[in-house]
Amino acid sequence: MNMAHIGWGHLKDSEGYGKLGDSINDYRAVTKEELSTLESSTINLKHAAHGMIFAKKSNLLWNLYDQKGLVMMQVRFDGLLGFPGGLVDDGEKAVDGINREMHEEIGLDLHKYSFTENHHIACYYQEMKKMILHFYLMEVSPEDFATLEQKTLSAEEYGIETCGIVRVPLFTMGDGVRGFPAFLANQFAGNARAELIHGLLEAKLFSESEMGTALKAYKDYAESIKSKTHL
Ligand SMILES: O=c1[nH]cnc2c1ncn2[C@H]1C[C@H](O)[C@@H](COP(=O)(O)OP(=O)(O)O)O1
Repeated sequence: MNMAHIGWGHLKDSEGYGKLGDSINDYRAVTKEELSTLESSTINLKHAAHGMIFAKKSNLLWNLYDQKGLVMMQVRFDGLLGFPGGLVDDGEKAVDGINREMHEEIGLDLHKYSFTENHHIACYYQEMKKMILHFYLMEVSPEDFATLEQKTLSAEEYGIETCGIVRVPLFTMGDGVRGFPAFLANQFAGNARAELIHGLLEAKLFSESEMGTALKAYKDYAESIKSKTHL
């Protein structure tokens, strides 16, 4: 739809949910019990649902780097990295919202793959925005993962909400930074970086100790590039 005549004003309510300035400390993990309490006490609670699709596949890249699996993220319309998913419509269940968004954004064939409550691994609460972020995790075979990637190009929202699908590099190169730690230094929407870390541990693609090493490398790297510009 050409919305030039409407202008951006009509998006102001939902646009505010994704604006820059989010800090990771703004997101607090909540249990299902806490969620029920919040739902009964907080009016106008908004929900969003995002999902990590992954496959386990051990692959020695260039005969050097152990890439333990495939993880799908996307470059979003706003230039940030995130998982496919989005805002849950009023009256819609989070699980229905994620399936709808997955179909719109990456063309997921819901007859073959659909997210269920069993794929739900976490809820986070952003108090200022009164928003609950639901996070889902789904494993597919490496072959199906590659097919899903191809299908993203013909998804309804490709080129609109989704600017491209990316595979997360899950290895670290010889300098200890390039690869996964450098990937973490990108800008992420909402708490997608924390969700990625959580998803990789939950999927057992990283051990706690491997993640600890990668996070230290990422933090040192992020600190070192803070004052540098590349233009
Ligand atoms: O991948 C994500 N993980 C956690 N939070 C995310 C992620 N992507 C976006 N967000 C945040 C940003 C916004 O506050 C909301 C709604 O996001 P969005 O996906 O942009 O919603 P619509 O597609 O516009 O419905 O979640």
